[in-house]
Amino acid sequence: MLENSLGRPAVISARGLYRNFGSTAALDNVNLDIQLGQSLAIMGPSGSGKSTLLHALAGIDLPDSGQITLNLPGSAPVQIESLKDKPRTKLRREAFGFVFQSGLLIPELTAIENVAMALMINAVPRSNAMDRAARALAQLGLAGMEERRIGQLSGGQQQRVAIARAQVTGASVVFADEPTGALDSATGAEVLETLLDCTVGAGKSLVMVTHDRTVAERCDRIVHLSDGRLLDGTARQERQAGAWS
Ligand SMILES: Nc1ncnc2c1ncn2[C@@H]1O[C@H](COP(=O)(O)OP(=O)(O)OP(=O)(O)O)[C@@H](O)[C@H]1O
Repeated sequence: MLENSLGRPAVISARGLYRNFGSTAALDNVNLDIQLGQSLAIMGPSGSGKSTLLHALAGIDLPDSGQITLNLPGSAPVQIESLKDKPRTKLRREAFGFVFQSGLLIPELTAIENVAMALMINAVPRSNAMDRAARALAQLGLAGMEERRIGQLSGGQQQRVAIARAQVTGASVVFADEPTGALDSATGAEVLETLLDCTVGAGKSLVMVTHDRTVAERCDRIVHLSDGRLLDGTARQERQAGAWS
């Protein structure tokens, strides 16, 4: 297993992932290490397997074969692919946060209830969950909007609620699928900075699918998928030194 410069194993290590849908190879021998405290962008054309990879890494959908090891600091390594549905769901709720383009917030609930829900499904009592949710919203500039329903918030504000929900549990890894895809470029840039602050800025990891090169280039590392195969990624330091072509 690859280790980072501090000698720690990767927080998520994927080896030999394959996933077929009929005759389509959505993942074709994918190997990938994600370091704690780093951001990774997954790019590639439509249908190249980006969402399939994100879902496999996050334990949402299992690969047909291959191993995904989760190495949280202070915990024994966990083989995500060998977990049954229930412990896999529990692991996802406790260790991971999710920010998708849209659709994951519950429109019938208020902003604060949406965030608190992430804690309550982990058995945190309601009053404690609401306090923590209020603090998370305030940190993201949403103080005063706690009681608004999702439809009463702008697209950027909705994504901030989604970010608050993803990080309020203390998740070590946040997975984001086109988190700025539905936003105008100025709002998208603000949301992206917030997402990076809340994850990498707090020593957590961010794994993000994006079509947008400008968004990807804010990440520490970019990998490209093509027909389910992972092509070499380029680290930000190398790009800044002019190695990116
Ligand atoms: N549940 C499914 N059933 C059948 N085929 C699927 C399923 N999920 C994905 N695929 C196929 O697997 C391939 C990879 O899909 P995936 O959604 O991972 O691509 P993507 O790179 O995320 O695409 P996009 O950028 O358009 O969202 C595609 O050919 C897709 O049609």
